[in-house]
Amino acid sequence: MAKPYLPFPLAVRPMGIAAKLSLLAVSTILLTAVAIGVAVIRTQSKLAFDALKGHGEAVVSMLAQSGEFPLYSANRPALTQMLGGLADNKDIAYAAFYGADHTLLVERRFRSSAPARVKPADWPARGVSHRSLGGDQLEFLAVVKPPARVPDEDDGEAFVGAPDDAPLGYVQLTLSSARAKGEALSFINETARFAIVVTALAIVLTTLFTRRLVQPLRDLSRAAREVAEGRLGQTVQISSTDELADLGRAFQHMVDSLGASRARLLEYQNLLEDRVQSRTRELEQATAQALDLAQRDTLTGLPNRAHFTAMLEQALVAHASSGERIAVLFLDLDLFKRINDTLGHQTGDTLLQHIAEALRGALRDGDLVARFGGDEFVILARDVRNTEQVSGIARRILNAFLTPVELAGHSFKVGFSIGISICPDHGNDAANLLKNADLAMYASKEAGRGGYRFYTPDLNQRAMDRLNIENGLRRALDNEGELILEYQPQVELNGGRMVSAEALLRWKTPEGTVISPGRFIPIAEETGLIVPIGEKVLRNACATLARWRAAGLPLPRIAVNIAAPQFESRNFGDTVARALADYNVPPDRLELELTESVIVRDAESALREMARLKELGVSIALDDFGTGYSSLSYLSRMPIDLVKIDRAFVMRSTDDDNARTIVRSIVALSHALRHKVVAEGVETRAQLTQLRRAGCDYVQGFLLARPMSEAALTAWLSSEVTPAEALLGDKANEWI
Ligand SMILES: Nc1nc2c(ncn2[C@@H]2O[C@H](COP(=O)(O)O[C@H]3[C@@H](O)[C@H](n4cnc5c(=O)[nH]c(N)nc54)O[C@@H]3COP(=O)(O)O)[C@@H](O)[C@H]2O)c(=O)[nH]1
Repeated sequence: MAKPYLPFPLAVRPMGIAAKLSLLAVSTILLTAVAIGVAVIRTQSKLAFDALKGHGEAVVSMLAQSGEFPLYSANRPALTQMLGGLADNKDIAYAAFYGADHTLLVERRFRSSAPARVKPADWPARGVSHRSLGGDQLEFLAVVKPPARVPDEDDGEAFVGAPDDAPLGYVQLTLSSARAKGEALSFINETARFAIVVTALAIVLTTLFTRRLVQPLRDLSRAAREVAEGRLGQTVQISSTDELADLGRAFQHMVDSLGASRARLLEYQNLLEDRVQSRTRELEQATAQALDLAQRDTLTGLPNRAHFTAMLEQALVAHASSGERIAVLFLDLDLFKRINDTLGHQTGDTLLQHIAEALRGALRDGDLVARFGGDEFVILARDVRNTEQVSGIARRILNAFLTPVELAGHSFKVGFSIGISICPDHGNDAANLLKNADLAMYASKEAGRGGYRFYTPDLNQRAMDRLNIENGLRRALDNEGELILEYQPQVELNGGRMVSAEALLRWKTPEGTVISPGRFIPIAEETGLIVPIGEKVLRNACATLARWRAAGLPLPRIAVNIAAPQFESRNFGDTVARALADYNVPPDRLELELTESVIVRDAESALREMARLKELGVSIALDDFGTGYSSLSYLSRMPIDLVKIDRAFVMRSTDDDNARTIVRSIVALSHALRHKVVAEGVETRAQLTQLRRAGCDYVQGFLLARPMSEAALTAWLSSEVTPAEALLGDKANEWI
């Protein structure tokens, strides 16, 4: 990230360009002024000195020349007069004439200062010499030579011959430089004053100029600071026409570009932010949806197992501190599998949605219902006081489904088996409470559907028993003599002739316990063990039939129950064909009893499989007819030979008009479709009468014969008149 622009604090602010330029200019001006001043002073001093020197030399030369005759003639008054003539000269401080032997002849003092003593060596041999005496005085010494012509006393001019070089005398002249210095000083002063004025003016002008020069830079600097602080709406006005104006324009262009870039950047940023926000929203929604999906059952919208378990665990944590009791109700829909199988999954799904809605409506605020999958629903009831209250909840749920549900043209009586566990009585953790409620539900189902039951510790034993049955069945499969068949005759209603024997499986454990198929067949179906067990039954039944055939016993057919998982198992047709072939049983002697659920679960493939079985030549009976929900259109398409009326209708046919009507309708419908009809579970003569009136073809039931061993049936078949013939033969017709 860029550092914010921070101008120098005032205290440490360095010198600005204007100050620097001003300082430079002022220094230059001052230096120049000083240099010029020094030069002027030196020049002026020199000029003054030179002038004084020239003046002194001129005066001393003039004295030397003028003094030739007076010295020659030793005319002191003349010399004195000559010196007196110097009085007007302000620079002369002292003047004197000396004789050739350096003796002072005449002197004149013009100032108070004492003249300097001249040593003989100081005198020049010829001409003029000068020297500075210190202070303000300059001394000139000149030799006075003898004149080349001297005046004649008569005509005033006489020649005395060529003068020799011996001096006539000497002149000493002392000049004071005070006046010259004063004048020079006064000149310097004036010059200095002028220079100061000019310098000051120069400084002022320079400063003003510098300021004016630097102003655009200041403007630029201020604008740059504003830009650095993010204010890009700057307009830089540079009034000059030089490079700074170019710089200003370039800067303005840069600021404009920067502004445009920033505007674009802001636009992108806003766009990006919008996108990020919308993506974030989408992500949040997707996450919430995913979370919701992860917690919900998609079909009903109810919480799923994971969510329910989490909520139960939360409630259990709360229970630990509050002590409130919590109930778990495990609901299993009675006969849902049959509805699903016979009417298809779509109808089953619609029913489950309907149930979910109804369950929601039946619950108290704060209670929770979840679907664990299939037809299992679980309820969490918080803050329950006692078992009576929980019973009330269970009853309310059962009552909510008293009215049949109308679906796909069918009316369903929905019933639940409910198992209940309560915290802390039946467990303190979610896993145990759910397991115990499940066990209670199974117990409730076993006790008769449509009720509820609380968990009791003995249910664990039951669960163990179920497990034992499963393990025992696995063992029994390999153990000869444990799984055995009994046979129950099916006879003609008219005459009692035996037409078939239904093979019914019995399990006798090595300990001698006989376990009913009603108990172990459902467990075998749930665990898939029914497939190998069913094959064993099929093969044993074929073996028995083969033996009876070999014995020449008059048995047209043998009937074998086929469970849904068996019918749907791979290569079921091959299994049947192999059994027939292995025991040399003609196919038309084998009857397979299939329930409606087997046939209508996946109607088309079931019809194909049935067609394949029919091709083998076996007979097919539709077992428990009337209890499922198979459609009549399928009934007409099914390649069946026989319809078995369920025991429940037969039982009620004597005292229930509806049941009687159903029985008659089934018989009429089956005959119309050219199917024979067998009624199962016939226990009374009255039922026989009703079945005869309905036109039923065959009957099966305890009244005629109970399921019996192979040996017993062999004996039964061998008898001259079977009990059934005795009951239904011509002689018996009178009482029927
Ligand atoms: N898949 C297979 N299912 C089988 C096999 N063996 C039997 N089962 C099925 O088990 C259920 C119970 O059978 P079971 O206890 O043998 O009962 C059968 C008869 O004993 C009973 N029955 C016959 N007549 C009467 C009667 O007059 N009253 C009365 N209360 N019960 C009677 O009915 C059962 C036969 O029913 P169904 O099969 O519908 O004809 C039962 O569902 C058997 O199907 C097997 O090997 N495989």
